[in-house]
Amino acid sequence: MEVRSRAPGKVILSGEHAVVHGSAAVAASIDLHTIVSFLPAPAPGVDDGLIVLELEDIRLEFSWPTGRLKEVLPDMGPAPSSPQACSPESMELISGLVDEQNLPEAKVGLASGIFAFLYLYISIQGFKPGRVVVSSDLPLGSGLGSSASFCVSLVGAFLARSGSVELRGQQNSWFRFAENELELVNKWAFEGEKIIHGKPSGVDNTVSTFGNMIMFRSGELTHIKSSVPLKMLITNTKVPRNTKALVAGVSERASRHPQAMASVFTAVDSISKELSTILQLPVIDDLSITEKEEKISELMEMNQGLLQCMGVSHASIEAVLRVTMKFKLTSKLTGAGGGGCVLTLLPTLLSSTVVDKVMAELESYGFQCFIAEVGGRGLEICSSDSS
Ligand SMILES: Nc1ncnc2c1ncn2[C@@H]1O[C@H](COP(=O)(O)OP(=O)(O)O)[C@@H](O)[C@H]1O
Ligand SMILES: C[C@@](O)(CCOP(=O)(O)O)CC(=O)O
Ligand SMILES: [Mg+2]
Repeated sequence: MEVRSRAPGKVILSGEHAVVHGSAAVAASIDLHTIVSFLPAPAPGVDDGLIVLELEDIRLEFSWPTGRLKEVLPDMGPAPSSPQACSPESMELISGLVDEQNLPEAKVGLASGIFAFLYLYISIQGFKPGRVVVSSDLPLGSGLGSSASFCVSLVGAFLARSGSVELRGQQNSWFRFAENELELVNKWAFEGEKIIHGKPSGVDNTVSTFGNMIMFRSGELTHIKSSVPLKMLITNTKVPRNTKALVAGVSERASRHPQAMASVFTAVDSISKELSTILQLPVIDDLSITEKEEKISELMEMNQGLLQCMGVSHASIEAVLRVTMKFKLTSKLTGAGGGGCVLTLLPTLLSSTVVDKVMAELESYGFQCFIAEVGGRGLEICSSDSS
């Protein structure tokens, strides 16, 4: 039986980085996913005794003989119901197993993802052979939460096969796990994010697991129901960056200037709380929608200013801000910053001609623009007998 899973990426409307330091953040899922297909019982003679990871869009394949994994990692084994952090000893050993794969120079960024894959696979499935095929609609390392959606999707597929969660959906149709099962997925995915990010807040894996829109603060999640559908333009500056390094940079700045940075984080906390309140205010007519969008824009602008204070903006992000400002639109970076993606609120009454003009100007800089559906479903699973 083949198990497939898909988990969405996300945008952060307010609170990135500050959320790592205990402030609230508001985040929503987007309709771009990491898709995992898990085939645990290979045909005899094919992949016999191997754990295989195929990264379909990147056209790379990695494999490990299960015998060798058992030999190198004798203390690890399946414990699907007990999410736990990778021990320092296993860290070193898994790191050696990833190094042996001799990643091409241009793809070394994938090492942490492959590491997380091995840790999650063995922790949930043990040393059973299997083939895992991953594809993604999300640009990797651009602030749209590809790392979290990768971990959530892998964990969903592994748990679905482990017997610790129920495969209750009909064959060939997508279904959602029960709430307590999603909590288990989220805990494991957080352990994967720790491997990729170093010190994640947990907001990305939480919104990818549960979907919709959430406010997140110190591990606590509150579901938000926005009273208006938000239309967001996402501009990918295509400037590569790495979340782990950016998060570490903000922490270093915070240790150099503890009081000033504490005030910045407190200000972000207030912005996220106010944003959450405004998003949920009932709307009566077009005027109240416009007022609401103006307030959201202002809060996004304030958050962007504070992200500049944290040192995570970038010339490419500033270039996007300048273009959208010419059209009286507000933007902020989303995710870790340092390049990556920028979010622009598109007010309901904005004409499509203006949207086309903004996109054309941004694309003339070599940026890539798309409009995202915000606040869709979280992790979903599908099983089939066909393969
Ligand atoms: N589909 C995928 N296949 C393999 N690794 C992935 C995949 N998606 C994400 N990753 C891992 O996550 C890293 C990007 O995570 P990160 O720097 O947090 O950026 P973001 O989460 O914003 O995309 C990649 O370099 C890789 O290690
Ligand atoms: C910067 C941060 O707030 C969000 C990072 O998101 P992304 O990996 O850039 O998509 C880190 C975190 O919350 O774990
Ligand atoms: Mg990430």
